[in-house]
Amino acid sequence: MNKPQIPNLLLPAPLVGSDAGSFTEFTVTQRMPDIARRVIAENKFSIDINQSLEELAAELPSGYLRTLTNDTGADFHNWEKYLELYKHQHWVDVPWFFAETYFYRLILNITNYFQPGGSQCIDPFLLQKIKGLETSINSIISLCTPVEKWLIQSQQEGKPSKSSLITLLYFALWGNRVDLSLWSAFEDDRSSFDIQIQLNNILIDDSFAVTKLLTKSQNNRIDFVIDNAGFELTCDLCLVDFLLGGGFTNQVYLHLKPHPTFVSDAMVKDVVYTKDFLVQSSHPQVQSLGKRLTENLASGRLVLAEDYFWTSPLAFWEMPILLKDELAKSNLMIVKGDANYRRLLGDRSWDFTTKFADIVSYLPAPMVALRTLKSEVATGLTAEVILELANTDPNWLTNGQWGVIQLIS
Ligand SMILES: O=P(O)(O)OC[C@@]1(O)O[C@H](CO)[C@@H](O)[C@@H]1O
Repeated sequence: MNKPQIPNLLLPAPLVGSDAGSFTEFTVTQRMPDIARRVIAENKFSIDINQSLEELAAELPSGYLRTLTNDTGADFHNWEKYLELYKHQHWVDVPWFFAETYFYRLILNITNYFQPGGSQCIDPFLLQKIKGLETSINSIISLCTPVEKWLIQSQQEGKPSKSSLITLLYFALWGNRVDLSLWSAFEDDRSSFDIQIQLNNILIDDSFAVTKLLTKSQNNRIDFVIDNAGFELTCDLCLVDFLLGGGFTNQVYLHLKPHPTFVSDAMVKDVVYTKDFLVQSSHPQVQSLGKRLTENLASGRLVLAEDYFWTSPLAFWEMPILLKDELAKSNLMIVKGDANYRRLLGDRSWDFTTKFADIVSYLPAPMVALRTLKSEVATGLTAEVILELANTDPNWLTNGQWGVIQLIS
């Protein structure tokens, strides 16, 4: 593992589930057991598998991390190394991000995801991902309609439209509110929102600086670290479509998960499924988006990549050198979502006024984070804003109602 390039800052403690009364504790002791039980309810695994999933759910609040049997997964030996630090510890005592990432990897171990047999390569969260896409069709239509208009406008004017790009950045940001690890697609449709109203809920908005970065020079490549499948992925694909068609860049790489994790995190197969869903739509603008994505994939302007780093428990500053060298070719990294934001910070309890750039100084390219707050980490805020938020919305850190667009150029 290459030496992490962390700035000369004292690293605060990682978030842990034993933090009484925290959202982290609630996640490890209640949400994660519920997610394991939802896997049982939403799949047709064998009695033995369901029993083991139930045992996993039951052990989380007060039990110890179980070992990982060799399920022939490509990341098995890496996980043996990661586990060295934490084996025989309680789930609530290990760093939260490690606990969550390992929890999802254990679900695949239990369901024999990597092994030949009846449940090989079965995505335990597929039903949620499909439902999340289908229930947001009206929001997808209302987004695809203007995208085509903005594309035609940009092409007619011969210059990329910054205002349209900013609007699509906002859609990509708020698409992150729809996170199936928090809200089941069966409960409510969180994809419908009014962009103008949501403007007040953006705590840090570097969107204009992002458009300046993208229009100041001809860009060859943008690297998009994708988060959730479903409506969020559709918002991201609209942004990708506009970045490519609107003349902001020649190529976009989507960095995707190599196996199911965090319930709704997107894999290559989920991008292909979404593209096909759009192509098969009866709505003309939705269908056109699907066709443009198909053309961009065929031409190599849109590339789908996966790497086991994205499903590892490592902080972003522990990124393998090969991946780091690959990302160094990028003009801009777009990092989506709350879990990736947590990884940028090592999922540690930094003071919320710490400058984002003072922590995230190790990436090989300019980076913009698009994140709705769903966990108790934050940076770059003023003491006044923090006080006002605490007074107006006590759950501002975790309810997904607030967002940031934070650029490190
Ligand atoms: O990366 P996303 O999908 O935006 O959010 C994922 C996540 O932050 O949401 C949950 C609630 O905080 C956490 O358990 C998990 O880490």
